[in-house]
Amino acid sequence: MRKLDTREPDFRARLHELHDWDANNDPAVEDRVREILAAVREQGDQAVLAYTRRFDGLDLQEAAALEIPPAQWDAALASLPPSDREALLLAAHRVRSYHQHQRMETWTYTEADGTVLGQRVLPLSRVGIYVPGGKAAYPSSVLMNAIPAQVAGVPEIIMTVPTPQGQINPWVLAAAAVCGVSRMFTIGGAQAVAALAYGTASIPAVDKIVGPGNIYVATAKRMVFGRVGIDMIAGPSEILVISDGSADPQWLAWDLLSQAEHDELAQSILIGWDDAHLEAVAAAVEEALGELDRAPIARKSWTERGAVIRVRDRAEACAIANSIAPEHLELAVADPEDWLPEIENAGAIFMGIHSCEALGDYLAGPNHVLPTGGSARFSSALGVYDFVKRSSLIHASPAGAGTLGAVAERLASAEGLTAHARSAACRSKAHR
Ligand SMILES: NC(=O)c1ccc[n+]([C@@H]2O[C@H](COP(=O)([O-])OP(=O)(O)OC[C@H]3O[C@@H](n4cnc5c(N)ncnc54)[C@H](O)[C@@H]3O)[C@@H](O)[C@H]2O)c1
Ligand SMILES: N[C@H](CO)Cc1c[nH]c[nH+]1
Ligand SMILES: [Zn+2]
Repeated sequence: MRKLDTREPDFRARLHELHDWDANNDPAVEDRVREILAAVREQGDQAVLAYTRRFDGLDLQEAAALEIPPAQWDAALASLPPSDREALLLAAHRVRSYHQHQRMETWTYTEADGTVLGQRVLPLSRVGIYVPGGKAAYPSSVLMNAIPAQVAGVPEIIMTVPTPQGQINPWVLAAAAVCGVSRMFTIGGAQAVAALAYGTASIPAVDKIVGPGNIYVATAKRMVFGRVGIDMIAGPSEILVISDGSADPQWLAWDLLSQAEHDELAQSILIGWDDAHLEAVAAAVEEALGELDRAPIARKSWTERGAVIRVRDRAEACAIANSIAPEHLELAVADPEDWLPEIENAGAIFMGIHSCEALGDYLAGPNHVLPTGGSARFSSALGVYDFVKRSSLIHASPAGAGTLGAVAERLASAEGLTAHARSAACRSKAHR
């Protein structure tokens, strides 16, 4: 873990080094992903089968076996112990309730001359949801991806999830059974993104691909953008904790490790001004590392990408957090509402010492698919609005076309666009 201090002369350079490394722009990864995308585009299912064998150790003989049928999801849901099923259903219910607040409606208004203007909102026809599954299984990501799509009214939700060595997680299947997934394919990585973008004989092409994933998934999504829509860059997880020293160091250690354990490329950062407290948290992290099932992953992440930043005051803490624009920001402070106005860039803000990031990962309600790599400067949490398209509506009345047409004619002439000018002029003349 790196230790930075704003009082040191090389602080700016070291901070830059810490967050300028762009997990979404690694040339070696880009080359590999480009090759995978091209192979799937040209060879379809055969390439998907070959990459699934190579990267997930799953040797399927025919493309039909790539699909996991709904009967299997239902069976998984039925076989969950009742308390587990209740936990899953409670999470689904809370995530659905939250996302219902995000519904977008069609609207219109009528001007004095009878011209009607508006915006029509329709769901996308078919979306692809990527559920990660390489290093851990993510039933929560099934809910977070599918529920907003379902709330938006998307009729076809195509899910992909890698199943390394053919190990299918029953929670993942059960989650799909409760949130409106239409079809599920046992594929992952860049090959899954390619299959959803281009379509193969057995996997349908979609209009938009959403969902989190590792660097291969995030890079593939970025590269197919344009051919299909994507939600955002939701790559390796990140957490930035600002602490005023009021929280138990042990609590904060678990919070920092909760993201480090996702991926060696995940990033956990602690910011504060109380030297003794910062040291206590760092020591608690070292101790807690030994207790993790996924200790090697978390240790690599914390050692190579983690940081403790000692600042002079709250203003410096906020400025640094805003420049990093983390996926998750925890305000582990006594008065989080007072801090909020100073925070500009963060995918999700966890306010106060009781709001640990893990609550947001599973069931607080807001979406856990969030922008990473600094993209919270311009991207937002996955939501219902990612699953709709908006068409502008223009219904000119004769009188409206009369007045607007004359002005449009002048503007078109100024641009030297004759057909535009004539098109507008014939409407305005018709009304005179
Ligand atoms: N930002 C978010 O909203 C969010 C949410 C949940 C999870 N995450 C992140 O999602 C990621 C999940 O990663 P994961 O690895 O567990 O699952 P994953 O499904 O994202 O990736 C697994 C796939 O990566 C591909 N892959 C692995 N190594 C490869 C290689 N060397 N070459 C080519 N392809 C390769 C394989 O195809 C494999 O199927 C983590 O980084 C986690 O932090 C992010
Ligand atoms: N923290 C992840 C987003 O970066 C989401 C998640 C799912 N399960 C556990 N965590
Ligand atoms: Zn998490």
